[in-house]
Amino acid sequence: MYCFIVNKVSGNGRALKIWSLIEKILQEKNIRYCVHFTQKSNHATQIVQEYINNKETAVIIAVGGDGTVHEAINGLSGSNIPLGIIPAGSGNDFCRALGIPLRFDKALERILKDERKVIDIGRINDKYYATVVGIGFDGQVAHTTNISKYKKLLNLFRLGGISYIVGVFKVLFYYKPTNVDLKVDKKQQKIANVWLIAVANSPSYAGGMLICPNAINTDGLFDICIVQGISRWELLRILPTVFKGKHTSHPSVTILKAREVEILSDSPMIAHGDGEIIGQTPVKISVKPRSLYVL
Ligand SMILES: Nc1ncnc2c1ncn2[C@@H]1O[C@H](COP(=O)(O)OP(=O)(O)OP(=O)(O)O)[C@@H](O)[C@H]1O
Repeated sequence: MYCFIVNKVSGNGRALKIWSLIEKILQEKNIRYCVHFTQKSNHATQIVQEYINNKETAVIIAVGGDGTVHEAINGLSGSNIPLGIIPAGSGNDFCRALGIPLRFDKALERILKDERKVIDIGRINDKYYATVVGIGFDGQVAHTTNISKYKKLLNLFRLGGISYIVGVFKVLFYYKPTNVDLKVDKKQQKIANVWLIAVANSPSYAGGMLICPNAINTDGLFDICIVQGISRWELLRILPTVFKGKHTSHPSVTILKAREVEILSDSPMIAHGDGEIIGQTPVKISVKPRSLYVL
């Protein structure tokens, strides 16, 4: 049975509209399905845990954005039930990484083909994530954007991706970089004036910003992007280059590859995973190779 989780608030209500169209297709095709609607934050994790204990569940499908996928994979850990996604959020970066069509009918077609593959996921403290963990400036942007009114407004016009760019501009003017103790695969280093550290399982976040353009979610490794020792104005200047992943050649940007990362900082740095706030430094991050089945 195809078991759906629909996040009513994803894309400011777009997921709910998409669900009504999906349901019609399922009924026309005589496909057995069940559906649960999320009622609150973290509810998708609980729904997935109930689904995986039901013998009839063959596939779990999240209808929503990266936040819904994030909650779903936190319920799925250790299970070999595959996850399908119908993108209906603001950013949909997990779908971009997997090549899942952004059109709901095409995404459903792909799920029904049942061609599963297995990918790596990341773990940050006690949570799993699928795309990117962003710490520092990024975490602050995610926090500011998620609580903003303009995200809701822009979603109405299907411009949800732009809400993160608005967040970037807001945070850029007050954010203060901090000194960091970084341990990458057991190698310890001190880094001064760190703006952000992104630990990526897949290339993009915030609706297509290619923070680690060469990250691959099947290689058993993270790509790590560190931005440090740069002025506010220079950071503003290189920001547009992130959309094409061209920032990586800037002297203040370092790209590393690793399996494990530990971050301590002089001032607390907010961490997001898949755009959801996870907490703040100190954090411990590790890759979990071949841990999630996706369609
Ligand atoms: N019924 C609900 N009421 C309020 N919040 C909810 C409800 N159900 C789920 N949520 C929360 O909605 C948030 C946003 O979901 P999601 O990320 O899927 O959409 P989005 O923000 O539009 O997309 P994206 O992450 O791709 O930008 C998640 O943090 C989730 O916990």
